[in-house]
Amino acid sequence: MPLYAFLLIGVVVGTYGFLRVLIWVTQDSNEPSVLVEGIPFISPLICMMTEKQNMFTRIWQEHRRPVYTLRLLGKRFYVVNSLSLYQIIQHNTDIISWDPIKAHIADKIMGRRVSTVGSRVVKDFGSPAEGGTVWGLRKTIYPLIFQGRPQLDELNRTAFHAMAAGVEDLAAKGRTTIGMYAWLSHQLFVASLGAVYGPKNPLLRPKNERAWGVFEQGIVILMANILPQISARKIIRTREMLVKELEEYLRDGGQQEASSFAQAILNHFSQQGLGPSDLARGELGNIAGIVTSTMRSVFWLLYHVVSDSRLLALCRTEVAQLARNDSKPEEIDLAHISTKCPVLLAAWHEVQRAHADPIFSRVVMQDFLLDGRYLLKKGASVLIPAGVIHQDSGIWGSTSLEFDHERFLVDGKIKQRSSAVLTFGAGAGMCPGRHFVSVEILQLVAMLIMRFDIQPTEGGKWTMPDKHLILNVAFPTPSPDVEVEVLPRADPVWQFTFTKSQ
Ligand code: HEM
Repeated sequence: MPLYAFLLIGVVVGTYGFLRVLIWVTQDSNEPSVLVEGIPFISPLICMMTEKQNMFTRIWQEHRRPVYTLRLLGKRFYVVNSLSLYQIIQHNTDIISWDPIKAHIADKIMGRRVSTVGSRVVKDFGSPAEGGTVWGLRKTIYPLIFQGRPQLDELNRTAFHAMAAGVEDLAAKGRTTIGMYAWLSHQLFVASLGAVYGPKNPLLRPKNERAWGVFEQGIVILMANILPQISARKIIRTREMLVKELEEYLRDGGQQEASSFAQAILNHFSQQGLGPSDLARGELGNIAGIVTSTMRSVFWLLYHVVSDSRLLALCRTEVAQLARNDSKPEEIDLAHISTKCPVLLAAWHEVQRAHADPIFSRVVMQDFLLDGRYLLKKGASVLIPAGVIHQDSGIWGSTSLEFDHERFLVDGKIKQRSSAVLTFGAGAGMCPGRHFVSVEILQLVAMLIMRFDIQPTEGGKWTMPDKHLILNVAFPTPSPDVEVEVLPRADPVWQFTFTKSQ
């Protein structure tokens, strides 16, 4: 072997050894043990970007560690795989905090052209401290859309009307073929944003819906913040166009026709001195929270219901029982969909367990001994990949990798919600939109299964598509889309309404 080859091998081995030693001397023995794969400091980043959420489930399957450290250049991540450790974290939100992450997301998604007041609000955004921005939202505004509140029905009713119109348009075509994900995601996009922001919401225009798709794909690039002026030029241009459209909507008073939930949020921020430009930037972040996971989640529920003839029959029977007991026996009242259809609801819970994979991200604000055992150092980040907990056979048994809606049923009734389903988070920061989105998705699936027979065009056989994962989105995108034939059912031709849930 020539000398230069020996030298090269020496340099490579020496560098590798040096990096391993560097990790060893800079890691406290009480911290969670370091997981080294490939090139120290470099490989974890490459794996995160390429494998996304799968990286964490793969490592869990190979190593089964409740918590470990990943070392990146200038950064350490503690990855928490255990439900009990996650629950301790949820009880110590002042120390292991979501705040800096939220502020970072708000800052990077909104862009820097916010006013001084806007910058202050962004900085304060994550802080749940009494009297702060988030405190006010959590105390008085988010509860507006909790179960039993009229504002929740208001949102769900508006969404219902938009989706029912979409279903009727589809039925009017007779036997037809659609891309299931493309059709569903458009319905949820229009219904959710129409319900929250009202009919004048500029994102309802087809041109802006397309622009949203470009912006949404780029959110993760904006968050990475590596030379954004080069890496995210098109995304930034698109964002500025959308901000302008939202600003116009606000200046023209479009929000006066928005839901009372959206009006309460906008008033809350206006009272803190934010003008239309800052508000428009803020709403871009909110819109991401409202639609990104929602648009994807409905696909997986419909897929499982229509691809399993037994489950489909059970769901149809219980949805038919929502039919009105009066002069309109063929009209189904969807206001009770989330309380009176246990099988469909169980399937939705199982979809959350089997498909949702949000990664919770936190920052350690001061040194902390997690569970009295693991030292978490100030400034480090904590990642909790919920997908690992969702697949943990220690929690879900030997069928943890299978789809089985019955795990959420007991004697035909829905079981109490499991604290190990983390699709919507947990504790004080748990998603306030979970009731809205659940009813929305159940309604759309109920309307579709009652109005149509749905079959795959591809050889008539259902094949689960691959999952395209996006780091900042809880549900994967099906890839490729599943093409289906939809055939309107007759006898009866079911109609739908949405009265009052309580
Ligand atoms: C399937 C759809 C959705 C999923 C999976 C989802 C998931 C989540 C999760 C996991 C969190 C907590 C994140 C963390 O702890 O790090 C969260 C927070 C939040 N979500 Fe959702 N969400 C969805 C839809 C919505 C909708 C439709 C709305 C509004 C109508 C909404 C509004 C919010 C808000 C405002 C927060 C912050 C709560 C706080 O800081 O107290 N989400 N969401």
